[in-house]
Amino acid sequence: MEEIDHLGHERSKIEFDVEAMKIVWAGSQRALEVSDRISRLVASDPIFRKDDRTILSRKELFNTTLRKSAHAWKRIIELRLTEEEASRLRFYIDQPAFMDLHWGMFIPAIKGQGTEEQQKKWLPLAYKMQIIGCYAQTELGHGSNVQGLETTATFDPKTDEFILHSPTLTSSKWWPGGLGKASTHALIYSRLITDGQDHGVHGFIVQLRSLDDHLPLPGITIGDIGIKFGNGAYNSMDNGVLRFDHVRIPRDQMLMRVSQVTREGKYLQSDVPRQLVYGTMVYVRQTIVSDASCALSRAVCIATRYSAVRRQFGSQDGGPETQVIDYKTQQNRLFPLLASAYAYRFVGEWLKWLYTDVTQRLQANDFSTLPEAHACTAGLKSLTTSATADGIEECRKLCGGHGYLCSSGLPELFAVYIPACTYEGDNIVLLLQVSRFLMKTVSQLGSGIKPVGTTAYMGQVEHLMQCHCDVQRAEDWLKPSVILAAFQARAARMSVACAQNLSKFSSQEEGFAELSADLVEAAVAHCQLIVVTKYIEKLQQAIPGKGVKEQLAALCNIYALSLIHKHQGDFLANGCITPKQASLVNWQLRSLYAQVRPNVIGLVDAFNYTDHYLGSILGRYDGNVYPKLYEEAWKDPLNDSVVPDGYHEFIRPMLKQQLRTARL
Ligand SMILES: CC/C=C\C/C=C\C/C=C\C/C=C\C/C=C\CCCC(=O)SCCNC(=O)CCNC(=O)[C@H](O)C(C)(C)COP(=O)(O)OP(=O)(O)OC[C@H]1O[C@@H](n2cnc3c(N)ncnc32)[C@H](O)[C@@H]1OP(=O)(O)O
Ligand SMILES: Cc1cc2nc3c(=O)[nH]c(=O)nc-3n(C[C@H](O)[C@H](O)[C@H](O)COP(=O)(O)OP(=O)(O)OC[C@H]3O[C@@H](n4cnc5c(N)ncnc54)[C@H](O)[C@@H]3O)c2cc1C
Repeated sequence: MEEIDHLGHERSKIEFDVEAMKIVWAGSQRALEVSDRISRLVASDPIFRKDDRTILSRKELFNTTLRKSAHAWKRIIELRLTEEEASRLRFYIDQPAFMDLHWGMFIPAIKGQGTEEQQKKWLPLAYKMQIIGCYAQTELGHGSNVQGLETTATFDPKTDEFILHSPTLTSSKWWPGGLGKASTHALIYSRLITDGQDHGVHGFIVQLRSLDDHLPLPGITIGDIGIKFGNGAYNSMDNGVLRFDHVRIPRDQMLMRVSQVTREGKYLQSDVPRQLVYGTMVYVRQTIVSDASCALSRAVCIATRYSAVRRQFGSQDGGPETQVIDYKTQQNRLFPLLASAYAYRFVGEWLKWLYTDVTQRLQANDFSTLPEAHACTAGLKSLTTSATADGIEECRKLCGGHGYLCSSGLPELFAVYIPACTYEGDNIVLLLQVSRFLMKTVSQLGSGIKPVGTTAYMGQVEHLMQCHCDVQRAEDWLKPSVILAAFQARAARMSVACAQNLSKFSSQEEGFAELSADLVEAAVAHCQLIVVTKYIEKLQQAIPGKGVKEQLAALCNIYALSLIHKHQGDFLANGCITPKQASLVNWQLRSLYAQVRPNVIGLVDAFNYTDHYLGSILGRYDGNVYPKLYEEAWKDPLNDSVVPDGYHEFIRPMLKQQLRTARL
């Protein structure tokens, strides 16, 4: 029987080349081919099914994680998948697992902080999965404050070993993914002590479990920290707890690229900046920005397709009711999220370039761009994950009641995504890092040090402090130069205001503490400027395909103008725009919504997500929502029996008792 495309009418209205847009979203024709092939491979393999995840017990869920990871590894070997293909495989399997930390943090940390010799020894074992590693930094007592970690690694010159020890309860390692049950090894961040002196936090490779029977090695206490938020969701991950009781490891298991301990126990610091110990976090924060565009686009795809299927009110003469996507309020909530998904995609691409560039420079001992890379990765990780977490929840609400069903895919997506606002750096703590960087930049203005990179706009601070926005008609808001000028003026004015207020305090530290809320807002303004700038730069490139660039330009304008609307307090209070210009933003936004409305199904189809990956009845490609929701309900284990278990024990006696009371 031929399948009916319930969204066919929508698809017939699309005014641009969806296939060409798929290439833009994927990054290249080749990336699209890889993504498409691997997503179908995963969707067609029953071992990778995920429709039962929310009803499995924790043990069953973890067992599926192990099965899926082992099967994925088998497929990687059998099909000789490249690193890129293997990473796509992990992405489409879509189940948080110890493998993420092994490939995503353990290996990068050894690459970034190990000497050549250490890399030669450990990387082949890790690449072949002969050892499984995790990244164990956070402790029960300290996560954000890395310098406050308490685990100690004391050098014993007699045996040429470090002694790893957990001196307090709060020094227990707590949270590392993969640590609880799967890892054989860990990168342990602990205080280095030589000759009674504390040299601060350093990384050590430590074997935790036997490679023969997986039992913890002597002196090691290890387990899972317990169930986390939401059904299924992040509970497939074995976040762990670990304590050391005087565990000895050879000296050459301290990662020694940044600093070394000699055979005699002498501590040597190389020319490499200490902050490189934090390098793995910079790498992962960069990947998290691209991940944000994936998570947000997934929620938006579900909410957009469903909003086109769902009808409510507005029927005239017995005709069909209004598609909820045609309500302006629905568009005003949904389309900026669609635009944000594209914006984060492009800023993620740029951040990847920035990270590659800084890595190449570091290899040549050029550390000049490290502060900017840290500020950009920290700030953009914070901005995009916060907006994505809020955006997923907004998409759930956009789907009305059915969005609350697990079969909509949205509750699980929300539950699995929200810790991104916390892990790899709490979002507020990271924004405070950005504001430190901004305050330093402002303090150097006029000193002859020219701001570069993402702070180059500060070089025109005098102009930005007094310029006026050049908008008279709503269409003027479509000019990239006008948008950029408004965002630059807002960011510069907020940073300068903070710097001026900071100077009123007797110490920088006191000022930072008192003004931290304002500093965070200034950091957000700077990060939003980066996203807008990188999107506008993307549009300056050649983008083939009928109508593709026009749609991307409309989304760019929606992204920027919806931010001006949302943060109009900032723009107005700082005198960057007038109240009249703020109201023209709304006029222009409404016109942009009308422009993209016929194309929104095409814009979400361009993500090229399979129904398996979306995991949502509401977001099905064919829009066949109601029969499938109805069918799905009957699969719930509660419907296995018509009369529920427990009827005779609880319901019946209650009913009978009421009967007796009523008769009395
Ligand atoms: C088949 C499978 C295939 C593939 C898998 C592939 C990929 C998967 C990818 C990834 C996996 C993704 C997700 C997994 C999910 C979860 C993982 C979660 C892991 C974690 O959470 S790990 C723990 C993370 N912890 C944190 O982020 C802690 C946050 N805190 C900090 O970073 C710091 O302590 C701090 C920055 C807040 C403060 O540090 P400090 O007190 O030492 O520093 P100061 O504020 O005094 O600053 C001093 C100086 O240093 C600069 N600085 C700080 N940090 C950095 C940095 N990272 N890089 C460079 N410079 C840095 C700072 O700016 C100051 O400079 P200044 O010039 O002196 O001002
Ligand atoms: C799902 C998940 C997976 C994780 N995986 C790993 C892992 O693999 N390896 C690992 O090592 N760790 C991991 N972590 C730990 C994670 O990195 C930390 O939880 C995170 O860095 C936040 O630190 P914290 O818990 O100490 O938060 P806290 O710092 O205690 O934050 C609590 C509150 O205090 C605020 N706050 C803290 N400091 C300041 C400040 N200076 N100014 C203003 N406000 C402040 C925060 O904004 C927050 O609101 C994981 C965590 C989660 C949730």
